[in-house]
Amino acid sequence: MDITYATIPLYEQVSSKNIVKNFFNIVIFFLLFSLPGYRIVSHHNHDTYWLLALLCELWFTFYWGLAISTKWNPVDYETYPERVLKRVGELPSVDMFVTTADVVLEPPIMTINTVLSLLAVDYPTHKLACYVSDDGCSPIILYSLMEASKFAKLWVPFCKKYNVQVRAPFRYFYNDALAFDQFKYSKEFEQEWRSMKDKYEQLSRNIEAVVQKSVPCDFSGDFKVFLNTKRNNHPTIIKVIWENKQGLADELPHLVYISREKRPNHQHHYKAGAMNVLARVSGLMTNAPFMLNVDCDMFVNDPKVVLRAMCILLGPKSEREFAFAQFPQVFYDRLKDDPFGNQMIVLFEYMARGMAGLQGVLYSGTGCCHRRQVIYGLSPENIEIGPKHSYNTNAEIIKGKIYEHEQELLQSFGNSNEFARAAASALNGSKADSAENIQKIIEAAHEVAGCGYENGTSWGLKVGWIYGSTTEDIHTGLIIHKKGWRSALCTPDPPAFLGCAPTSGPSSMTQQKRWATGLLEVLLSKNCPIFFTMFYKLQLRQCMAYVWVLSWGLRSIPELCYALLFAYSIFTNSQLLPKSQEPAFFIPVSIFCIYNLYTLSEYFATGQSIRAWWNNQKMARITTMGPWLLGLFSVVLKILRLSETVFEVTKKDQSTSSTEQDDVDASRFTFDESPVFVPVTALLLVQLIALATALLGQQPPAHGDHGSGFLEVFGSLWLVLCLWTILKGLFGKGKYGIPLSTIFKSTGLALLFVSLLCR
Ligand SMILES: O=c1ccn([C@@H]2O[C@H](COP(=O)(O)OP(=O)(O)O[C@H]3O[C@H](CO)[C@@H](O)[C@H](O)[C@H]3O)[C@@H](O)[C@H]2O)c(=O)[nH]1
Ligand SMILES: [Mn+2]
Repeated sequence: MDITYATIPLYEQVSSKNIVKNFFNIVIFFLLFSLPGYRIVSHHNHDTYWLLALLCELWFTFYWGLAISTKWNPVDYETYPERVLKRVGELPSVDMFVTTADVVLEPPIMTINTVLSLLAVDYPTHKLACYVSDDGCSPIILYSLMEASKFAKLWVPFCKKYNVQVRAPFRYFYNDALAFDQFKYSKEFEQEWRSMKDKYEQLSRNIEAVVQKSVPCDFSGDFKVFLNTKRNNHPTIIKVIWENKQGLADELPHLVYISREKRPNHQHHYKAGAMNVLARVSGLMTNAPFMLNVDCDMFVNDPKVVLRAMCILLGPKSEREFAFAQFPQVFYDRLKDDPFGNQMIVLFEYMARGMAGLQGVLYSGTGCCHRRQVIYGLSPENIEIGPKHSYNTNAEIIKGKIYEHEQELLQSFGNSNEFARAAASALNGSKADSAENIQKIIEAAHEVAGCGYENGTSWGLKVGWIYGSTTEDIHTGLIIHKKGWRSALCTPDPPAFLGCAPTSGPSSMTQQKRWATGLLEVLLSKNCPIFFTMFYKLQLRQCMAYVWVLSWGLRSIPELCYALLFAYSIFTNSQLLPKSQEPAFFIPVSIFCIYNLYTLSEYFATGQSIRAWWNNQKMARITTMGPWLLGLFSVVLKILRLSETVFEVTKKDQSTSSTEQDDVDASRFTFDESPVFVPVTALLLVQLIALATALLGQQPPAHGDHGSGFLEVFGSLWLVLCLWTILKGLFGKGKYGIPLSTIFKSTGLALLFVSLLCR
């Protein structure tokens, strides 16, 4: 350890508080609040719809309040990876997890690139191990990994020798021009580069060939185990593809393939279940104190990621404070102007940073480095400061004292003595005593990856990734924050990880529906953040931020109601908003103007265009009242025990667009038979009928001067503009059109609504 470095910080918290922004936040809040205020004081109407409008507006105000509290003081963390090596005597080991679940939706070449980029990170390789969980139980993945590991033996040294920035080969070789520039300087580089490129192309062809055949080989040798397996019915398959037997610093990290046991009558808990198996198998094999996890499409874009995570997680203060370091989700090959509104740039910029300024950013499932002790259930108050730390000579040892007796350990962690021992040593913070020979413990590993292993244990309840929600990430992070841990957001530039955003209408909708479902499952469970603030250590404003996120599904109801109220007021010729003669007229008008300018400024501030803003406004309406509404339904069905919620994997496309026309085509919204399009289409039809009624002068006479007026028509018109994508879909052909069956259902719903009102 270098003395001069002992006092230099490894990270710094940077605040990006914006006073002007906060001022407008408050202005909007008061304006929002004055609208229900107006409704209460103006006595001319006491109809039910007036009350309904009041409730919706109170909700909007409340929800805006949650948002401001969350966004008030955004921070993020600047890390200094070059210092960490000098600061700590010895770096800790890190287990890296990749999950994949379906070779069709998640092309193996993508998974392989993610794995290669992980194997090549700048970190002592004998301290790393990479575990790939395959929930699809596909021999193609195993085959691809085996091929990739051969390629990695050349690729990793190449990357390190030339300090390659992007270590996922498909991205590195994507733009040859960058390399050509360097050829001038080094003939040797040119040769190696060309040979590397050839080898990568060969690797992709081999994998592609196998994907085409769909069966890689004759089920012999390593592949025999796949004989007669089905996705949802097969024994555990674990293969150590590469083992750095001597623990040499210049060898490749260990690479292990895991397909956990699945049986038809056993719940497998989707990704959370897969993560828990990864935690256990790695616990037996390498037992690193830190675990970095990524989705199969999220390759490493900054080779210093692990060092960066260590900047945050090491050091005596951090060890008592930070449970995990989260990198934001950023997407590559982003479609221009975010046509599907799913790039989440503004969301990460303001909400994630805002939470980082409270108790800590959410765990968002990928690009996150966890402390194994915390995943095993350690709370800050169970920390015992021991003598010197094994991996960090500068810090004292953190001892997790939560289990006194071996019996308790077995009960919580399951009936494997080997695993209990490993878990105890992880909790004690003793040096990751990785098994002498990982092949030897394969047997124990099979046991802990079995589908019955978790029965009666704390896995998924108190230990590991938490079950019961299709957004296992937010759920697990919440349980961690509840114990009083903090978390840090790390946003290096260029981004640490890059992944795929859904590239079609339906897959985007499916993802949104799953999120709304999973979030609401948490809100309505016993793990509701409100209880955690009342009885545990979740901070109040952190709780408010969680409620903001977790109620996405709930938002569909007030939004839909309010949208329908505009149509209702036109149909019945009754007043919803103040008239232009009333002083209160300025309230909705200024909310509309200020809110839109405010959100627009967020897009400009993050370097996006006005188009991107408008696309996101449109998609926000469609998402809230389409997939989020269905997400709400699926949670209701789950509560009524009529059906279970499922994790539908998002399709990941590597964009192949080469021309401008391709881009235009890719940006066009596509539809399918999914019910998510029914409510929004019905809503659009209702608004159209309402507008037609107003235009044709078919409204009934108003009561006194309390009829509908300019604002009601304007609101309805604005909604039609927001639902323009759907309107185009009504007339589109093929996948660009809304299927007839959906149109029928929506028309039925719309007519039902209209006829009920016009009785
Ligand atoms: O049964 C399953 C289902 C999914 N996965 C994996 O989970 C990851 C995320 O799935 P994806 O379909 O890409 O979902 P996204 O909506 O893109 O994922 C976001 O939202 C999820 C929670 O809904 C988080 O788990 C993810 O980390 C986060 O990126 C992928 O690697 C999958 O292979 C499994 O391992 N097993
Ligand atoms: Mn994904």
